[in-house]
Amino acid sequence: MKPQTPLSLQFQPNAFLNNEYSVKKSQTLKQQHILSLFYVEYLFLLFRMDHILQAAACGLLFFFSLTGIITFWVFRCRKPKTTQLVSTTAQLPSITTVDQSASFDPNLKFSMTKLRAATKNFSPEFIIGGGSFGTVYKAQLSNGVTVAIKRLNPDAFKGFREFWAEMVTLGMLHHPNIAKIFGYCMSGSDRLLIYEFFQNGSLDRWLHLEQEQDLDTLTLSWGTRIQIVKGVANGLFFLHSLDKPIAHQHIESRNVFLDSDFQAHICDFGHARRIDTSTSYASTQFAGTMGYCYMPPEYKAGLTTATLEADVYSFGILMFEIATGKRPNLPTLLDGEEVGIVEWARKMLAQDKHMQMVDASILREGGLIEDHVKEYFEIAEMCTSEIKRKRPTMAKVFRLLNPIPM
Ligand SMILES: Nc1ncnc2c1ncn2[C@@H]1O[C@H](COP(=O)(O)OP(=O)(O)OP(=O)(O)O)[C@@H](O)[C@H]1O
Repeated sequence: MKPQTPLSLQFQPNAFLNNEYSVKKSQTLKQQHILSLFYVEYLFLLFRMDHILQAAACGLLFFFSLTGIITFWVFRCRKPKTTQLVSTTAQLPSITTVDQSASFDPNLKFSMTKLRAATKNFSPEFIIGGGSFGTVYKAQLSNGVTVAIKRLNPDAFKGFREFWAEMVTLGMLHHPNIAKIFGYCMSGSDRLLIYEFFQNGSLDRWLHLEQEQDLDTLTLSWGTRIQIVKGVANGLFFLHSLDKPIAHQHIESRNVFLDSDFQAHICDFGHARRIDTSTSYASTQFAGTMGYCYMPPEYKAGLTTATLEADVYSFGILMFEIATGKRPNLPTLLDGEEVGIVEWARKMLAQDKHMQMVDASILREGGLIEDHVKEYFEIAEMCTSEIKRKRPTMAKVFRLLNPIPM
């Protein structure tokens, strides 16, 4: 018999989530016990019969044994029906132990012990944020490098899928506008992703939240906003022009991080999909978690496949958000009517009111060149076209943005 790895050392995601091993094992033992009792009783009866009956009974016994053996093998060889946890960027690797860590950077080594020490056992004082999948900690490693550690909720079924999707996608990508992932660490049910730390946090925070607290010190200049837009465009252009293009599927201001020089870095690749270039869309289904206001009309109409054009649409919304400072999820009052950000922008641009669209805090700065503002909004308008194929590629967007100075 093949030696079995102890169950406690095997890491099979579905069993790990459902605790189905122990239930299955006890059921099999019970069935084996009933079957052996049946055979003992049958042999006992056989002894007490005459020759003709004995021959018939032997035939029956042979028939049932053969059927039993065949059924047993059919069931054994059949693949168990399980839910596919990662069907997108990669298959789940088979992990033979529950403790694992890896670094994508040769200069950095991780272990759960070291990360626990760096965060004083994940003490609340190190928390810098939290999302739907877990808590984010800021920590300094022993070599002085500051990192952001995303600790996924241990009970988050979806978090597990995100965990692998992020690692597999981000671990392979190297670009100045794509957030770096340094590595990951798993121990028992603890799953950590280790990212480069971004001094200025998320773009969303700069555009909206803290503006309310301190208007003057936390305003992004027009030049900085253009730099951010160009950075995101460059990152998306890179993703879309890979041999196997990647659709990010979650472009929004919360998923753009700013370093100490306000350079933009795209993060959150948990929903990213590889696109099949022969069909121009991903064969796997779009995860459906995109923020509603960044979602293109075709998704709202029911399209469920991930496309590059959807990223372009979300990018266009982000461009409006960055220049106007408006939250894209909130309606705007226009001629006494509440309208969404795209409709509002379209109507304003049709009336040549592009300067009135710009965030008031930028206008206070002065020195804005009207032609550049107009060009900027025209690009955003093209990206947010209702018709998918009328949207420009990210390569074209990048080219069009180039003449606008920072
Ligand atoms: N690499 C990082 N550098 C600096 N701050 C970070 C970093 N990663 C996350 N944060 C902080 O943690 C917060 C939560 O980040 P996280 O990516 O978990 O959630 P989210 O994107 O806001 O939500 P969700 O995961 O639901 O999409 C961010 O808003 C930011 O303030």
